[in-house]
Amino acid sequence: MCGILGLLLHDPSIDAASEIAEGLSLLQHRGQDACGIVTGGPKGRFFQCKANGMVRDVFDSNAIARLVGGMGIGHVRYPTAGSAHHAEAQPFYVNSPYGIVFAHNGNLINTGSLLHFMDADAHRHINTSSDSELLLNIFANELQKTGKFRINEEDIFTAIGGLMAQAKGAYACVAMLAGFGIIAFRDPNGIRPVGMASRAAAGGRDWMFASESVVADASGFGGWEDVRPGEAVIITRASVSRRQVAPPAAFAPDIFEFVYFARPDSVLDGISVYRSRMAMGDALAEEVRRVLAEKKIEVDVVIPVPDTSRVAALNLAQQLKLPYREGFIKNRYVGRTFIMPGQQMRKKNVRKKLNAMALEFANKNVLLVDDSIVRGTTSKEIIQMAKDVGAKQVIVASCAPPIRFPNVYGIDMPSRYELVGHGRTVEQISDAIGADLVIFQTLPDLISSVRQFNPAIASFDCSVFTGEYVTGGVDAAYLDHLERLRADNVKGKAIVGDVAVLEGKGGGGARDTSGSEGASVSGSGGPVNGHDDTIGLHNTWKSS
Ligand SMILES: O=P(O)(O)OC[C@H]1O[C@H](OP(=O)(O)OP(=O)(O)O)[C@H](O)[C@@H]1O
Ligand SMILES: NC(=O)CC[C@H](N)C(=O)O
Ligand SMILES: [Mg+2]
Repeated sequence: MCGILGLLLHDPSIDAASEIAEGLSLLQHRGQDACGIVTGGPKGRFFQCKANGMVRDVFDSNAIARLVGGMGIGHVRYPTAGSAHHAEAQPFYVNSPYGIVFAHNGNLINTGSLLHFMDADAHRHINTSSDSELLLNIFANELQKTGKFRINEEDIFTAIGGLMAQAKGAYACVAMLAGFGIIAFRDPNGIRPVGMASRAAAGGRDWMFASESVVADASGFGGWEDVRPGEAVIITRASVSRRQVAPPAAFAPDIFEFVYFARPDSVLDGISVYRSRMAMGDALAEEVRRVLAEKKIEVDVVIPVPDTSRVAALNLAQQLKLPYREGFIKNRYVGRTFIMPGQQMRKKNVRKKLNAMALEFANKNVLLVDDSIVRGTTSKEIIQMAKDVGAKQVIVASCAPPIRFPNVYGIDMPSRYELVGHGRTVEQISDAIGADLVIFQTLPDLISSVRQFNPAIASFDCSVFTGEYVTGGVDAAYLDHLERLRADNVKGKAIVGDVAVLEGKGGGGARDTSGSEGASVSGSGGPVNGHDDTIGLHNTWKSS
């Protein structure tokens, strides 16, 4: 669930990089593995810095000072395709046609046929196993078709329409064309979020695209509007143009953005994430009341599992007229565990991140509230921690229903066998995580908790609960492939250049899949983290 950002300042002499870095730090919760910024400066030149790591580590003042130009795009990455290799950090760049820089949130589901097309028909080289690099090349190929010396907005809309006719899956994207402007577009089902906002500047307006509205709020941008599903928006210093470029399709934003991913202070598709989480707590309280009465269990205290469940847990406690206590204290320097790569790291970090205070647990029946139980990593650890400090009974309530199916749209849960809810009844899930009882929100209650704030949205992507995938094209064979490619036990073994063929047969031509690290670097300075991974940009590598 990466974060994307685009910024165009009206005055090209003001550098955009520091604001982009600040904005990316507000999107850090969407991706902790890698981050990058590319700015567009004088003479249409691009300046780039990207590396594995958190925003605050990659973008020190030296790195920012070398990112020249009044427009740019940025990305924070949580890998859901390819590997976590630094060569797949975004934004990506292609020099032809026109010079394009590109950042993507989401995941494609037809990479196999797209790779084959790239190879056999478009003759474009894809240098990593990232689906985002592939998507950029689809875009470049569509722009190339104009054959023009200079393109205009019409050409760009046509190209994005062409891309949407080919790319299947989830994609919220921002792009920048050299010397031209910034662009955003969103897949026809609007699965991943992206919106736009502006603010007054001397002689005109500054414009921003971002995954979440919190970035606009914090940077003094107003008038937040979502990019509509199947829509493309082009912003230059002279104009803002919007166009529906794909035929209408079912709007289905991912409900998991509201459950877990987005910040509570963001508003996505007209819905306050905060309000939706409060409503989840209210609705879950009713289910908890019913089940506790049926089982004749009395609860002494409600304890949230920090951070995301706090909002819902407070409402739940209020509804049930039970005390709400912060029994787990979070180490604020440890990031989100769910989006960390690898089960070992996730497991270790739950203990590093949360500490149970005995005085809130000893001799009590505690009701732990979490937003979701996915692999069960968090709940298994914290239930044990609660018991270790003397809890009598540990009941867990989840704001989301059991997660039983893989996500294929930009959340890294590719294997059903890693999901504690897959193939298990509620009682079996409870046993697996060591709880005395688990209570799940029902799916209709989850949907209405979110939808009540924007009834115009007819449906949400709920595939992780239902196994129904709104884009089509996801069948048992696809899920088997995905599992073989990306399950925890195989991930990380992929080499750069090892293309993620999920269908059909990619490869051939001149492609070298032997693990070449590819790409020579032009530009100044040495590599970040000791690696070179870009072509032809003014790299603003940190000197070490
Ligand atoms: O069942 P699991 O596989 O453990 O996944 C679910 C847990 O992971 C997330 O927390 P995380 O620590 O990532 O982020 P948070 O601090 O925002 O709650 C989520 O909020 C749940 O607590
Ligand atoms: N979580 C995401 O949006 C990831 C984007 C892209 N699929 C990648 O792996 O880089
Ligand atoms: Mg959590």
